[in-house]
Amino acid sequence: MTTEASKRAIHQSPDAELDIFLAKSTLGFKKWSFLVGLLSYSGFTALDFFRFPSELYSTTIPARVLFVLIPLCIAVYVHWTKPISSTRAYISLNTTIYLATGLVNVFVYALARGSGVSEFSELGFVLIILFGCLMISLPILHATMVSIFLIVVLFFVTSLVEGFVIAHVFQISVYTCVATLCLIVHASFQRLLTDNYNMIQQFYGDSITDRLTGLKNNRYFVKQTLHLIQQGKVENKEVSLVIIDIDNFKEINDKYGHAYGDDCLSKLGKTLRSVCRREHDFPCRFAGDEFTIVMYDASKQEVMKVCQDILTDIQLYDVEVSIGNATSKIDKSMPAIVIKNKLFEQADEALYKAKENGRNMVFSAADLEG
Ligand SMILES: Nc1nc2c(ncn2[C@@H]2O[C@H](COP(=O)(O)OP(=O)(O)OP(=O)(O)O)[C@@H](O)[C@H]2O)c(=O)[nH]1
Repeated sequence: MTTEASKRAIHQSPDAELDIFLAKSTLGFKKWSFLVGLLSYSGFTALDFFRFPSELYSTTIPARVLFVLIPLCIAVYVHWTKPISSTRAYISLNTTIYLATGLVNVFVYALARGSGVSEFSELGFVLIILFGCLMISLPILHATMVSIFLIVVLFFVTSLVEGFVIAHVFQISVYTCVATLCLIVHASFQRLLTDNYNMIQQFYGDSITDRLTGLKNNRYFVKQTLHLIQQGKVENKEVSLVIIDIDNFKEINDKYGHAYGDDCLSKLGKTLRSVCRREHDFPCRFAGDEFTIVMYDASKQEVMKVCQDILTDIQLYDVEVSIGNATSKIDKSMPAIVIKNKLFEQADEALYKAKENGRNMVFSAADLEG
């Protein structure tokens, strides 16, 4: 994995899981609509054998296969076997299919009418517009632009082949009405999905955030630490854990009151946020007056610098803390959860030593071993 890609992977997860969840929740609809589209268009293509003479279907069938059936096969394959990758790739594929299907239909129409074949069903174009406009994986703007483009092209081609008659204006108006109705349904559906997405995001954000300090909570800490350890195993990088605990916090609460205690916790949260300057270091409020910082691929000096900065900065608020830290040994055979528990145990032991030795200081698990 490249550095950029790994940075993105670290940064995205676990929040990226939400996007995947939402993509998955509409996947069933997309999978089946493309499969039904493929099967019905295959039948539609086969009909050319019966309604067109051979010199015509020898052109229309290859055009339908090349520009519609093959892209539809790709869409079915992608949606059934490799559902979650790049949203942009999906949009390009789906837009291409809608555009190609519409243009091939206009081409076949022009060919049939130009050759004097009158048996051309207008329903085909209506169905294509319906399908394209209702394709919920297509952004509304793409769906609208392609619909307008196809209707305009059809209007010009029809007028070119048959001359301009008022019946064409009526025909185009019908297509426009169908497209407008479908686009309204499409827009409402997308609005609903977006509202749901925002609501889920808000609930998810609340569930991983500590309300008092605004830092991430214990739940996020566990999830993200496991993710970083897993990433570290792949990239041979170490993960460090810093545990910070306010000294004699019970006394502070008892002496100055709970509100004052809350204020100390908020200030510590602020301090931790300000000392985490590297992109992937993240502070959490673990529980009560205990906080953590997880650092990815940090040197011993970088970890110690963060610890020292906390000791210095927090004194500005008349609060003292004790700190323990530890760094994971890279062991690819060990499950991430075991590494995480061990890391926590070691950092906690170092914290205990700091408390035992008089508080307001930092201890490293590595120093205890030595
Ligand atoms: N104000 C306030 N106090 C809290 C909160 N959560 C936990 N506490 C208090 O934090 C205190 C934690 O104290 P302890 O961890 O037992 O010990 P300590 O007094 O900090 O002593 P050492 O850790 O040994 O230095 C308890 O009195 C809890 O009631 C909170 O959200 N707000």
